[in-house]
Amino acid sequence: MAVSQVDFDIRAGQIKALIGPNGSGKTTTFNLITGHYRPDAGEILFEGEQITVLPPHEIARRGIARTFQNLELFENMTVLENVLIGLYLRAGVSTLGALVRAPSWWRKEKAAQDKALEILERFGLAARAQEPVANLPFGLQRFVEIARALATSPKVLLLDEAASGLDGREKEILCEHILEIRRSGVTIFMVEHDMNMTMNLAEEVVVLDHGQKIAEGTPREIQRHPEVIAVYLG
Ligand SMILES: Nc1ncnc2c1ncn2[C@@H]1O[C@H](COP(=O)(O)OP(=O)(O)OP(=O)(O)O)[C@@H](O)[C@H]1O
Repeated sequence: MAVSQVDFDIRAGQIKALIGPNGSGKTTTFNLITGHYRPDAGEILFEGEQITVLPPHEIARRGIARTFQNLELFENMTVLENVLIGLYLRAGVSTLGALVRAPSWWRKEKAAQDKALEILERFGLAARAQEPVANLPFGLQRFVEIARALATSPKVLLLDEAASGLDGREKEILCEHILEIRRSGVTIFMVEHDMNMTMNLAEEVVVLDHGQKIAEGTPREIQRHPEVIAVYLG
């Protein structure tokens, strides 16, 4: 079993981290929350409601967005189009309206483009909106992925190792963005191997090992936890 008997809460408005050695089940936990995997047992509640068996797009619609450990951008699309994909989740455009290019479609498309550019601007990426996303350096592609997730207007943002592959300066920028996103009212749940970042940003940390939760607490408590030190931090 990749994950077993794992139980924790994420409070609205907090930044919470999920850490643990390679293969301990962090990404699997994300995949369970976002509906990419279905658990054999147990339940996942969001705002008091069962989301355990909902498909990924339904979970996204309810307000849980994510980024992926290995970028999952649409490489043959532009930066703008990638972010528009996130916006279409809530745009309310009918397939027929889009096919016939109805006036209502043009209005909504223009509004979506403006909104996408506004989100890209927050990441300093508006000037590159029309470039194929694959042209951007890796660090900027990560920010496009976060922008796409934010375009769905999430209540919760799941970040799977958002700092991996970033240099020191890019990590600083990422931290500023994470704090800004939280200030805007979005709850953050992040898998992160960078311990400086985790301990600086997170208010609470859950630690997995071999698919089991071995500790949960404040960064200070986690850093002093003997089992966590033995299997991971040490
Ligand atoms: N689709 C799958 N089929 C079989 N085993 C899997 C699958 N996905 C993950 N696993 C296994 O489940 C365990 C947990 O994997 P997971 O990717 O969740 O770990 P992780 O903590 O995210 O690791 P990392 O830090 O390396 O990303 C690992 O032993 C992994 O090999």
